[in-house]
Amino acid sequence: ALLPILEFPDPRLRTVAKPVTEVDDKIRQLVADMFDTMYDAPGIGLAASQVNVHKRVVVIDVSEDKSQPLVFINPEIEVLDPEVSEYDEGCLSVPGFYETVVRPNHIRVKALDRDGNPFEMEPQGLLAVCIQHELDHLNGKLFVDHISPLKRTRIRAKMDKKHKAEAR
Ligand SMILES: O=C(O)C[C@@H](Cc1ccccc1)C(=O)SCC(=O)c1ccccc1
Ligand SMILES: [Zn+2]
Repeated sequence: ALLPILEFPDPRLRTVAKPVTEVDDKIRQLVADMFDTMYDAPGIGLAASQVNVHKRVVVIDVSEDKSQPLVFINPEIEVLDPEVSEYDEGCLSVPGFYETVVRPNHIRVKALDRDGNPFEMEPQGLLAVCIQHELDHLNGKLFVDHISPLKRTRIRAKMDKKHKAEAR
């Protein structure tokens, strides 16, 4: 099912998500709904926080043809070396804006999969960027928190205007 995506500056996006205690069918239904929502948007990632479910669940698929769906439950990131890289990030909660964000590019991710089994990976490139972007969501952070206050203020003003026009 498609779930509504919260949009900046909605304060609920600032909630810190809670760890999943048991990977059960309810969580698996949430994962399925998150994939439906992500592919429909379209996007390459989605954190449960964005659909107002404050649990540490992330779905990602950076493939061109929806062939690499990944689930990260209770993800943890370790920075393996200080080298960083830049990427023009977008966000389904800040639609229409893309800004350059600097992030470490060599990380290890540990998480549970959709069956509750622990796994780890050292993602490269866009997958490494996306995982860090999604983990920010679980911690109540948005990519606009990584850009200048002036740019954030301008984006907030444009989003507020958009929401006022929609409310009419
Ligand atoms: O808000 C989100 O978490 C989704 C976001 C993930 C992301 C994109 C780029 C860098 C880091 C994280 C998006 O998917 S925005 C949309 C987007 O980037 C995209 C959409 C369609 C095809 C390819 C990319
Ligand atoms: Zn986002």
